[in-house]
Amino acid sequence: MTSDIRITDSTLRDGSHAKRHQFTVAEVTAVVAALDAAGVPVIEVTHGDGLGGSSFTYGVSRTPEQELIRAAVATASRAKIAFLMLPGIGLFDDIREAAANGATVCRIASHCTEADITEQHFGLARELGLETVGFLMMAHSQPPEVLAAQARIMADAGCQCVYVVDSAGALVLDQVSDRVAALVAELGDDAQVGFHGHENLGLGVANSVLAVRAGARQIDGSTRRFGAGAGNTPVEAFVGVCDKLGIRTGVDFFAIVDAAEDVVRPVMPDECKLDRLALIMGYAGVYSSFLTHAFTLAQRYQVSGAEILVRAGERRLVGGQEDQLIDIAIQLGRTGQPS
Ligand SMILES: CC[C@H](O)CC(=O)C(=O)O
Ligand SMILES: [Mn+2]
Repeated sequence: MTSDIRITDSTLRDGSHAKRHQFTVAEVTAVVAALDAAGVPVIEVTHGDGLGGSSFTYGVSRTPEQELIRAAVATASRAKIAFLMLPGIGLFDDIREAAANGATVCRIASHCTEADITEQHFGLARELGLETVGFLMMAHSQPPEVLAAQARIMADAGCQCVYVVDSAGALVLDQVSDRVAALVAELGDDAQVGFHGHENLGLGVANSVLAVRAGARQIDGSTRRFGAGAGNTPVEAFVGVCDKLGIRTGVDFFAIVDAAEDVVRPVMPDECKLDRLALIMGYAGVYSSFLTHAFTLAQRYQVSGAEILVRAGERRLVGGQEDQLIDIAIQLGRTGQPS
C-alpha cells in the first residue's frame, strides 16, 4: 500500500524507560509480531538510552539489547528493525553488531545544538548500508533557524531523515510547525524531516498532525503511548486520526488498536500517565527520560519529585546529565533549596 508518511514505533525503545529497561525476549517477540501484523513499517528496539545504555547511570537492562534486536529481526516479516544510539553512550562496534544482527535503520541522536558529534557515526552507518535517521533532541530549547542549521550538519554527514525531537513534550502546536517547516526548507531533497513527540502536555497526536502538514514524512509514536514521561504520541490514536484526515499510514487501525490492548498493555508495568510529574516536565521543558530518575531520587532522599524536575528545568539539563538530578536531590534534602 502507498503511504503518505512512515511511522516508526518506539514502544520497544522509548517504552524501555517506562519499563526500567526490563524487556524480555518473549515480550519483544510478542510486541514485534503484533506491530508487524498491523503493518507498522519500522519498529525500534534498543535500551531506552540507546545502544550501550545499560549501566548504573541509565539503568541496567534485563536482557542484552543485541539479543532483543536479534529476536525482533527474527520475528518481523515486513517491518524494518531500527536501533538508536547516542555517540559516547554507544560505540562504533555497537552499530556494527546491530547491523550484523539484522537491524537496518540506524538512528543517531544528539542534543539539538551538538549535531557535529554524529558525523562519523552517520558515515559508518552509510558504509554499512544502513538507512540513517538523526535526532535533534530537546528541540523546544532552540529556535527554528538554529535547528535547521544543525539539521544541515546531519544531512551533509549522510543522514537521510532529520527529526525534530520534542524530548520534553514541551512544544505547543505552531512551535512544531515552525520547526519542521524550517528543516524542510533547509533540507529540500537532501533529506526527509521527521517528528518525535511526547505526551507531557497532551499534544502528541495534534503536534504530529501539524508536523505532517508542515512537511514531515516520518513520524514516531509508541503503542499505548509506552514511552518516557507521559509517553510518546500514541500510534493507535495517531493512525485513527490520520485515517480520518486522509493521511495514508499503511497501518491497519483495528489491528493496531488490538495490539495496544491485547499485547502491549500486558507487558507494561503501568500506564504512562499524564500526572503531576509528567505535566511539570512538559511545562518546565525537562527531558522525559528524567521522570523515573526523579521518582526514584525523591523517594531515596525524601524530597519532592516535582521540585527536582522544576530545578532540572531551571538548570536546562540535557540528556546525559542524569547525575545532576542526584545533586539537586541532595541539595533539596539538605536545605530545601538547591544551590
Ligand atoms: C536517549 C535518547 C532519547 O531518549 C531520545 C528520545 O527519545 C528523546 O529525546 O525523546
Ligand atoms: Mn523520546
